[in-house]
Amino acid sequence: MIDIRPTSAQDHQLFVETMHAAFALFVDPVGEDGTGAWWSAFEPERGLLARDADGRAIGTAGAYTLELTLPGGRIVPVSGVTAVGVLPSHRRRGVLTAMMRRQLADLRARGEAVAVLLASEALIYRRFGYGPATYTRALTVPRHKAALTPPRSGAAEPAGTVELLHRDQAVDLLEQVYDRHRRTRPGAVSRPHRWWARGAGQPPIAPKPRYVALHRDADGTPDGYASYAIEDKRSLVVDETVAATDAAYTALARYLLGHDLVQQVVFRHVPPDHPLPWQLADYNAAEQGKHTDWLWARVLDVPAALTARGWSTDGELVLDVDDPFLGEHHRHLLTVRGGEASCVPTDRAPDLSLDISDLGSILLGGTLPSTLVRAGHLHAHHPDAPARADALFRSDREPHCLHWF
Ligand SMILES: CC(=O)SCCNC(=O)CCNC(=O)[C@H](O)C(C)(C)COP(=O)(O)OP(=O)(O)OC[C@H]1O[C@@H](n2cnc3c(N)ncnc32)[C@H](O)[C@@H]1OP(=O)(O)O
Repeated sequence: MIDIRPTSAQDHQLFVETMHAAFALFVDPVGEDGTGAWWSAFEPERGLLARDADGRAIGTAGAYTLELTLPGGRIVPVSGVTAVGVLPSHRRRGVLTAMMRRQLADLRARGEAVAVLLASEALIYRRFGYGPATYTRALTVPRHKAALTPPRSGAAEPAGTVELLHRDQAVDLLEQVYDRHRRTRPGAVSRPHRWWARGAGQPPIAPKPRYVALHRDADGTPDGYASYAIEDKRSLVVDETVAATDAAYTALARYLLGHDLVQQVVFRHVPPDHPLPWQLADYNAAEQGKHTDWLWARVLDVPAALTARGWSTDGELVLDVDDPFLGEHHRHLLTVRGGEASCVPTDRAPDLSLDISDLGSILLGGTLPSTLVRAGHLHAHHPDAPARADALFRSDREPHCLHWF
């Protein structure tokens, strides 16, 4: 018999310890309030604790209150599911399934259209309706191949400056620049002030020693940063490069690639569509690290999710969406006119049949419907449906999420 109950602030310690035990980790020796620990932005009132028949805590699931940027720069509230774990002694007995059922009901009750998470393993969450929606990769550039080529368009490079700071001097500026960036990039999530104030997550939010290259535009306004440190005496490792404009990104890349006394520069978390490989004189100079899934999306309310995002092409599509975990089936007519969508129930013949997890994968534009048709996951009811769906769902910018949670 499994009992799932919501947590409150009093359960915080138990929640943190149970979750660490599920991951076979030990709780960091940090201050009493946890400031500076990766988990210190947990929202204790939003957790779930699973208990066995003896009342012993055996599983956890948490949620952060975040915002997600959709294609078209539309911003919606989402829950960032986190800290999911079941004690090794109690696995494969349905504890996670029971927590997911309860959590999805809670998230729907909040009126949110979408939930997101980062999956520790890609085999876990599809059964609960989540699909991979953004992807990321690392680029490693050996210093001896780091020359950048001048823009062939002949465009003058915008004036700007790069200032060197320590992470601790720059936290307020990092927060501002990140917030400006995440509002324009589909797939990006907010980093609420609580994260920066508590030093939660990974660097540069976590207070680890880091240098920060801060970019200012020609007017002196901060519009980009790169947080970095040298590892193994030979690699300059960049935690993240955040830039509101391509010009700021290019200036920061030039600064980092020009660093003396390192053999290579490792850019973590580069969006799949980033032009850096094209900016290097040698197109093959950047070694691509593992291309991996990052943000997973779970559509909780099909019409609300589809009408929330922006669209760049007019069109119509009838979607037959199956949601086996919640035992639901929806057929909706999606109509896009002038960038706005309506989505209403219909009994018209479907263009595409798909699982709710695949709707999560195509929602942000990071995966095209035709790819999932070719993979055998979406069923196209007539030959022109995949191309029409691609034209509609394609995003103005490739979705990308830098945030780890
Ligand atoms: C957002 C995040 O926090 S991601 C972090 C996820 N947590 C971890 O990776 C920590 C270590 N792992 C664990 O704590 C557990 O193994 C969990 C949470 C992944 C799974 O918990 P369980 O209680 O064992 O899951 P549950 O019994 O409900 O399994 C449901 C189904 O998922 C399958 N499943 C569960 N975990 C996995 C996995 N890691 N790989 C493949 N299949 C899995 C089960 O086999 C089961 O399948 P079935 O319905 O066909 O029998």
